Amino acid sequence: MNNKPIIALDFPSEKDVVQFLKQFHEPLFVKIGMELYLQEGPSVVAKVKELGHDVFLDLKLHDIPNTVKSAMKGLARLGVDLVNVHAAGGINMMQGALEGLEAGTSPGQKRAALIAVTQLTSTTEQQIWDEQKIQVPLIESVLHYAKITKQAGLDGVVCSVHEAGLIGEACGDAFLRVTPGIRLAGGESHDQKRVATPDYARNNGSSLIVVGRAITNAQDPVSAYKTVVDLWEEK
Ligand SMILES: O=c1ccn([C@@H]2O[C@H](COP(=O)(O)O)[C@@H](O)[C@H]2O)c(=O)[nH]1
Repeated sequence: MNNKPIIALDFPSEKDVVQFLKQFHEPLFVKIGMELYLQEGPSVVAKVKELGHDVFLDLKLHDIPNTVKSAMKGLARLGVDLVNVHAAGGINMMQGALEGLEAGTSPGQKRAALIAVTQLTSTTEQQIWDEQKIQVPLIESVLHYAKITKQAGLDGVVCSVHEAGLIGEACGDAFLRVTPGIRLAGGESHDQKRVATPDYARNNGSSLIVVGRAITNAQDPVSAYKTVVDLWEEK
């Protein structure tokens, strides 16, 4: 797994993905999420891997432990680099996910890194109070989810840039902080609430950044990607 910015391939079909990826002439780190996977299924993962790219399969599993364990066993066979669950599923569910992933990984194959979503980057503090009835500051909820994720033995979390530094201090630098909600300065936030720029992410504890629409909706996606890489690498 490399540490390039992860491009979110939020497209409706494999055809759109292949057309998008044709513009790039280097191996990338890309994310396949629900929109694409639920339309195209596992074959789109194989296609993107065949084109030479690292893959984060972002399906955010959240179910009873036994179901998540079995699902992860199946996903392990796809040979992706990074997968995830929701930390709200609990410690037993996360341990089940890890067991499934280990059981489904062939001998000699590297196990995918497993991370858990804390609070979605589209969520605000007001929302966790009103809708989830979590009566603590959002940072505390995110930190708590990070700590139980570590306790379950997972490799890291999905969080916003604004919590990444504190999670690094609490859970150690090797514990991954994968941060979506990345925008270029002055860019439209869309439905995201806890956003930051790539250079802010670099300086504030992110291990990996996820960038979708700031690249995929750009007039020149290759040039937008290059800008993100330059800011992320602090050139
Ligand atoms: O908390 C989360 C977890 C996952 N995502 C995913 O990342 C991308 C972000 O796309 P943008 O276009 O850059 O907003 C998207 O695929 C989400 O499903 C997230 O945003 N926040």
